[in-house]
Amino acid sequence: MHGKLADVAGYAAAIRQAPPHADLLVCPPFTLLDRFGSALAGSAVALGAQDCAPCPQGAHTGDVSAAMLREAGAQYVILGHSERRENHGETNADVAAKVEAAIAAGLTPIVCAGETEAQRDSGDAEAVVRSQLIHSLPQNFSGVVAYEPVWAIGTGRTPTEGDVTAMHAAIRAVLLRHLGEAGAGVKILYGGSVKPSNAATLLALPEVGGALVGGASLRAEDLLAIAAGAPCG
Ligand SMILES: O=C(COP(=O)(O)O)[C@@H](O)CO
Repeated sequence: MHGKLADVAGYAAAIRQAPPHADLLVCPPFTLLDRFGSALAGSAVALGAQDCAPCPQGAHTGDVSAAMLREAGAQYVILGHSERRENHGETNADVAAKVEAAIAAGLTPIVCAGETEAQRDSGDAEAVVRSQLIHSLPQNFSGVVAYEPVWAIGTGRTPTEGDVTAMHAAIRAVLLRHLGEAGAGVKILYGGSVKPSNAATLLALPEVGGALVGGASLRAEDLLAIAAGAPCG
């Protein structure tokens, strides 16, 4: 919940300069989508939203459907972010319904999963993430998964390289078991306090297919520095 219409043109012009080896996707609040769509037209930067409704249309005051997001220029939608799960009581079943709606409307869902600090401390991190994914991803899932430890979001703290590697390997195993061969093609992003100083290290870890960047993305120059840290190829 950051950003103003007046800032879009400058921000979009800056991120158009992203290095060509990095695939960039910007997911602004709903109110900025259309403006970003125009400002990024003709660039390689993709556009996404931060949530969608589970149903296609109707009397759902305050909700925004996946088809509406498509019309506003979005190709992707983030679903099941921990802030949605926590602040709006979203369950795995709610997330799964939104994923179905997104896929039906032609959007690529980015489904978030991650453990709290208490769950990690009690040794349950992998079990929690495994359960979130199994119950949030429908069997026809095609899209992206983001591992975001809740305790790393906005805190400046990140898991160790070993913990990220272990969790991403566990997620890949879940995807293969749950989705079959299709699970091999699902990109797994890491999110939580990604910044210019740690991006290259995180992005080089096995099974880390990209980053979901929050705070550091608010400054275009920091986002560009993170993109520069993406491995080539
Ligand atoms: O998921 C997010 C990551 O935030 P960081 O600031 O990069 O930790 C973000 O979208 C939370 O609002």
